[in-house]
Amino acid sequence: MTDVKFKKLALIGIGLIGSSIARSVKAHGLADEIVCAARTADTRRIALELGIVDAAYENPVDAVKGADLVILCTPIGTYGPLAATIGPALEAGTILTDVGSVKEAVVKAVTPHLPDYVDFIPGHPVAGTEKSGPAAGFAELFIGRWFILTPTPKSSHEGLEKLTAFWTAMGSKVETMDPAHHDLVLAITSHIPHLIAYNIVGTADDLEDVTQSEVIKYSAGGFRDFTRIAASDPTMWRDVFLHNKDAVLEMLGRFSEDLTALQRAIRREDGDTLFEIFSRTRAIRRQIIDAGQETAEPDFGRIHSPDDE
Ligand SMILES: NC(=O)C1=CN([C@@H]2O[C@H](COP(=O)(O)OP(=O)(O)OC[C@H]3O[C@@H](n4cnc5c(N)ncnc54)[C@H](O)[C@@H]3O)[C@@H](O)[C@H]2O)C=CC1
Ligand SMILES: O=C(O)C(=O)Cc1ccc(O)cc1
Repeated sequence: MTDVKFKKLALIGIGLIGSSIARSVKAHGLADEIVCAARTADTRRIALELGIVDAAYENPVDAVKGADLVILCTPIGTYGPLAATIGPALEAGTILTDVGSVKEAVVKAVTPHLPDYVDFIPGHPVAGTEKSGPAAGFAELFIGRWFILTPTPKSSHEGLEKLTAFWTAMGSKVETMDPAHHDLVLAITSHIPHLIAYNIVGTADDLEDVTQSEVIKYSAGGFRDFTRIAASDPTMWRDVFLHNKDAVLEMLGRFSEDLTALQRAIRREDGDTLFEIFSRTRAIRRQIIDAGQETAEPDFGRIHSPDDE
């Protein structure tokens, strides 16, 4: 069996995902030492007080010294500059990976800054919540969730095996995928749903004849689920859309065509078409539940965190 234990794990960024990794790695004993880099003294203090890291540095170069596993856990737009900063400080054989929600742009931004002896293996945990920051993380976040690895032609086979064992030990189901394919799939399953949520909540907020209080009062239905998604971190999601532009625009084109078909069916009072479309989508929900990916509650595919109301 592949040895899954690392000597020193350096997490660059210790927000929701970085802190969840720290907690899970600690719980499963997957690293002898866990350190992080965080820009603000406040974040470093919280991470240390939570007891999820052994040391916290302002400068990422200090954090990666002697690390055999480095994980980028900041918004995607920071990955290129961060790789340029830490690249020369990484040691031979170190595995560098990330958790970014987009993969092709990450490969393009990071690869040019790395020495040949660094083993870069990009990845994405398909697990999260709308919350941010080190206090929002929890050790169980990755259990039963997919982790997608998108190795580059230079990624080593041993590194891939070790990272697979690492994420499997944290409870994830690991899949390997081409970065462009990843970005297309995630555009429709994750990025566009977030865009729709941002849009619908924004539209409701703009309505002149629906007061703020009515929006809140009647938000017990589907709208409430959209408000959760639309509360997701603006910096993170700005970067997702800027870095997965082509795939999102491609999927958005298809989405708009289908929306127009629904609009037409409503205008023409074409109940058969509406019924046929809604029956097809209901069957998809059934398939997801049967595949064990979701509970039957109408919760918009959410992933619960312990501090939810
Ligand atoms: N939030 C989610 O549900 C998921 C997020 N991801 C990915 O994980 C990454 C991190 O997201 P979260 O942990 O949710 O965000 P977060 O906002 O909770 O944490 C990000 C951390 O990075 C820090 N940061 C920002 N710019 C920095 C810089 N230049 N240098 C050092 N630190 C910097 C922030 O201060 C913050 O502490 C993103 O790339 C995102 O695409 C992946 C799966 C799920
Ligand atoms: O909060 C939710 O429902 C999510 O969808 C979380 C999420 C956000 C971004 C990702 O790349 C993966 C998962």
